[in-house]
Amino acid sequence: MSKRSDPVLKVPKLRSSTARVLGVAEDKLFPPAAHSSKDGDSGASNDDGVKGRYSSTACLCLLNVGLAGFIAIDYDAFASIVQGFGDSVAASWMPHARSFSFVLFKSPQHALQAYEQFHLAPCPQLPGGGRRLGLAAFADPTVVPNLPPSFQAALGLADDLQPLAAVSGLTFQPEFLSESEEEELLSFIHNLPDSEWIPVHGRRVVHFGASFEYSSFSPAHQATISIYPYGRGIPPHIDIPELGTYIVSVSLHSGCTMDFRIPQGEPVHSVYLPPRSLLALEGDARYKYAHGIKERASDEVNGVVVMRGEYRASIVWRAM
Ligand SMILES: O=C(O)CCC(=O)C(=O)O
Ligand SMILES: [Fe+2]
Repeated sequence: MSKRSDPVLKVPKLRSSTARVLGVAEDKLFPPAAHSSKDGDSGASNDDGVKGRYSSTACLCLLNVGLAGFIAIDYDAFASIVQGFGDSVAASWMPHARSFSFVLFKSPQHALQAYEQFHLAPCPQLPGGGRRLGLAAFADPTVVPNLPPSFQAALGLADDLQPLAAVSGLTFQPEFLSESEEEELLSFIHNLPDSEWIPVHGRRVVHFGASFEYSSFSPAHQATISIYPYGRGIPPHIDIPELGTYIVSVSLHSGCTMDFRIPQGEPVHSVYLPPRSLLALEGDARYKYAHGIKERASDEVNGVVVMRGEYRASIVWRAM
């Protein structure tokens, strides 16, 4: 076959059961190609056949990689498969009790490259030995109900992520940082000398003293940079009162759920913090509620499982 010049995925059709499980009309998953195929596909389809060419998509479905089913795997194995796709991955998602999962790439070209490299390639993380990965294009992740926030953020749809009205004094803003600002901060963080880092219960931190100032946050006089390796968190705590009235933080590289709870009180209020989001605490959120991040491989958000990334970094500013 001659080399294709246009980056369009030609993909096997997902089983109709997958569309049913997702609660999505099949034709939504597979919009017909804008142009006809010259590769001999008729455009006719059956459940396992190839149906012409589809619009390019940045999202691949991992057809045989899921938490359920006869070759079910766990989150760690999923994370390792996703890591194998490299840094062209924008978000990944392993829904609860399903035998498939999704990876959203930074562009349709990245998805195509991953498809060509990994579809039907042996996948050592799958149990039984010698199994191959089954991939398919997933035309439009925006049609999935309860799309995980990491996907929403990656797709630029995060506007309707709600701040926690229940916790007074809590302000949350998704996509506060641009991707290039996030990159700049991460390269600053990764260039800090090893000697600056202090290990603290599974994470590591660098403190900047009262003289530290950052142009956008002039009232803040103290900052802490933390790196949480995959799955790590921080126990519930209220920052000491001496650290001032406001606490402002940003999340970098990966998201996590932060829980807020009035000590001894119920209930727990959780907010998912996607990468590049901003969180500001004052009033009750600052002084009455303890905040913490559970140690776990994934977070459940709106009923779906969102994997944690390889690490999460945060910067917390506090005025003294
Ligand atoms: O990593 C975070 O977002 C929160 C860290 C935190 O609560 C703290 O350093 O006091
Ligand atoms: Fe804190």
